Amino acid sequence: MSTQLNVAKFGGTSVANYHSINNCASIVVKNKHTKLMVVSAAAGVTNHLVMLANTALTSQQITDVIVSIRKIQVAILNELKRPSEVNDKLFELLDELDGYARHEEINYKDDLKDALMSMGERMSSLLCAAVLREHGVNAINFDVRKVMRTDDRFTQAAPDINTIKILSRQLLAPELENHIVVTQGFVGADAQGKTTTLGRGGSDFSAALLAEALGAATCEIWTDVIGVYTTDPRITDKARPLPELSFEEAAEMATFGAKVLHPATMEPALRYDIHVFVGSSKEPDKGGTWIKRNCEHEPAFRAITRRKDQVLVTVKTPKMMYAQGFLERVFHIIAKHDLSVDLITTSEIAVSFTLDNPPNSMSEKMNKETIVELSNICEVVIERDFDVVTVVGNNMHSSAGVSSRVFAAISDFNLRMICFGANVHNLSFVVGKDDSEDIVKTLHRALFE
Ligand SMILES: Nc1ncnc2c1ncn2[C@@H]1O[C@H](COP(=O)(O)OP(=O)(O)O)[C@@H](O)[C@H]1O
Ligand SMILES: N[C@@H](CC(=O)OP(=O)(O)O)C(=O)O
Repeated sequence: MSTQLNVAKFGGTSVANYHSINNCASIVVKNKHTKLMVVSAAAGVTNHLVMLANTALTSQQITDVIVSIRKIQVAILNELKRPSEVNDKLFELLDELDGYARHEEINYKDDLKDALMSMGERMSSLLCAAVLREHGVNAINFDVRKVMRTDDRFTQAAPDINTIKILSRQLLAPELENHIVVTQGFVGADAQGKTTTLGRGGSDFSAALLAEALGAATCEIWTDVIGVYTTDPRITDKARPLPELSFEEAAEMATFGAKVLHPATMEPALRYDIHVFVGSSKEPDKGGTWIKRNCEHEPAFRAITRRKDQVLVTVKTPKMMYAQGFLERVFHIIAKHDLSVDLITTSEIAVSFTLDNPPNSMSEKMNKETIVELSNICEVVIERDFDVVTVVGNNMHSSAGVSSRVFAAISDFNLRMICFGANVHNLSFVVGKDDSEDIVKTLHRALFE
């Protein structure tokens, strides 16, 4: 494959309607190294699909949700210059979606949920390829399930990197010789060919995995903001785009709530040294953020992130004499339920940790099951309504004055838990959800304005 290959990923906001998809097509056409376009579902569609997958709805409610999805897709179809090219296929996909949504076991079986959840990307890739062809490009829609091999942990499947590499080189690379290929982010398939998904926001990860598999030089993440900012620009208009970021900083920001990137995106980029660009598909000429191994500057403070909807779990065993092995048992249960714990404080007989509990995610069920099991071995206290605020930077452990500047800025706020990350890139706080926005603004003023 060309060593200059570029993989361009377009998020849900970028493919929300015909006009936005046209902007994406112009971006693809402009860069002769872009051979692979990875797309998400049109904005809003995956949330509708999650609702169908996770909620017990009446037949009429199911119809209403499906009508909302249809409206989004048909609005794009109707603006195409040659709608008849994809009309039948789109309605076939909408029928397939309808079938999953009305399946009597849809709320109980994760494999069915994933088949349903994949429909957003399958429809948007069909429509995006059609728009690209209007730009005079020989574009095809490629079913990513042929190459994106994962395990069978439905709803949050893990990629099988070696198989993805082999399959991509066999089946996808030859298509890139003569076409611009449009494929689905977020979606994969297990060894039996059953549809899987990589977890919410997983299209960035898909793009990076395919970039790695194909030996691409660059991977562009096109979204609705002109790069990765010092903090979420929705929180403060003082946030500013960062020209560069290291892989580690970007991974840390993503893990701790910068929704602009999926947390796993940096893993393939780091392994294969793929430079990742983040920019706005609405304003491609405004530049963006380059994420790479080494940055020119490594400032102590790079950005502030917020992760919402955190549950704080404290587990205690009063039996000091049995304390040995207690942590092991707690973590065995957490691992069994596939939960990742990011923030943790421990004492000999108690452990507090945070669990993610975002709406429209699959984690709520896992959290409940974990808590029931933990209750069998110890006392469990659950506290809700927390957010995690994280300062991301460099050498935060060793630089003099770093923590004092941070703590001085937010001394008036109640911090429920404070954690220096196990690496040198973060300092995190568990705070009440009503305080988190003010804390981010206050920290931003103190560290960046
Ligand atoms: N540090 C940050 N820099 C830029 N955007 C951020 C940051 N933190 C959160 N965001 C949010 O991420 C959003 C883009 O992510 P997302 O909605 O998932 O995009 P897409 O639909 O392109 O995948 C932005 O609109 C912005 O509000
Ligand atoms: N459509 C999926 C996957 C994804 O990554 O979407 P986006 O690129 O719009 O965040 C989701 O909403 O989770």
